[in-house]
Amino acid sequence: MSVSPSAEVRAEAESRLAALATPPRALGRLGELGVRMATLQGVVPPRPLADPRLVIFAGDHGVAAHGVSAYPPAITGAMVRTFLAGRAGVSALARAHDVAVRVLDIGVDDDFADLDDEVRAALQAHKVRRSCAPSHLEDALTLDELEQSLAAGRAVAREEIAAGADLLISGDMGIGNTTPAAALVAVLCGLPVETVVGRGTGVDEAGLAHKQSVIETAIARLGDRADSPRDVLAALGSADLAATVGFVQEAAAHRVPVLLDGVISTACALAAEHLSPGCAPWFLAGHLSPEPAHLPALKSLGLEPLLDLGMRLGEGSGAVAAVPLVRSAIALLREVALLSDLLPPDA
Ligand SMILES: Cc1cc2ncn([C@H]3O[C@H](COP(=O)(O)O)[C@@H](O)[C@H]3O)c2cc1C
Ligand SMILES: O=C(O)c1cccnc1
Repeated sequence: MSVSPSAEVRAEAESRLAALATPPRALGRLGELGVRMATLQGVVPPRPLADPRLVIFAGDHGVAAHGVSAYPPAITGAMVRTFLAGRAGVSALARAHDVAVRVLDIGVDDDFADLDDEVRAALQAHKVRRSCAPSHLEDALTLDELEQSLAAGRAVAREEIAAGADLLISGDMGIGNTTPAAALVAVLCGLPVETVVGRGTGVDEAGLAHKQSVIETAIARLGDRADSPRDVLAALGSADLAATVGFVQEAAAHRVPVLLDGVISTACALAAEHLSPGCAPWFLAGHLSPEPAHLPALKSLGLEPLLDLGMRLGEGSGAVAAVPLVRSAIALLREVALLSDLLPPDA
């Protein structure tokens, strides 16, 4: 259960923004973001970000063996090793912006036997299974696996919060994962598949048409279970996506703001809101991905993305790129003088 952010703190933060030594609304959306952070933290002015943390939930997808991605599934495990080496796209951004990175193998089709025992144990501490079933042929997960995945994500959020996280970011790694993301958005927003299916890593025209038909078949298999968010997530999702759902759900329940990334992260946030309504006020949108499912998912959550840079990487990269904006917004609300302090009382 998520508690709503305080309306009183929001009003207080809005008053402070209006009283700053700037013309009205001159800080635009940065001003609004500062108000949002104050509201979510429950304090005016907001505290500087002390410990933003990214968790990358990695997993493979049965559909990836069926022509929905421009890349082979073996890339998932290879990229997990790249995160561990600090050499992925998001690794560079996270170093630049002081964001801690943790990568977890929730459902990668790899046993990582080559890794050092300690590294491997940490990586697989919350592993649910290897890959998942192709959702156009059978449910991706059993309901037991779904519960295990949700619980894994919730446990990870609690671990990160107990360790001091004051902003949580979820990252994704899993070849084929734009397929379940689009499927979830289509069902949860009630949109035709052709309006939400995208090229992901860059499938060609024929690949796109095939991806659409895979998603349509998977949704047709759902039948009358489309009204149950748990069934939707088990049938169309995956262990790594369900863990992400649990992660953002638990962050909201603990009143820790979540900065969302691209289409995968946002599809999971949408599923979290359907599973436990009231999470969405704790979410912020880092950026807008060109994947067509992203915008409707953000709109359905009532979120406006901070950045629109054409990024379509995933990994949490678009959210991490937006962290400096969050820091800027907080600094403005904390450090700018009040107009009333500038002038003598009788001016
Ligand atoms: C080298 C490489 C690094 C990535 N980092 C994130 N993704 C992203 O792209 C994939 C989703 O796109 P699709 O559904 O088309 O497979 C996921 O692995 C996602 O994390 C990557 C993909 C590749 C190839
Ligand atoms: O929107 C995203 O995050 C995204 C888009 C394409 C591929 N991987 C991730």
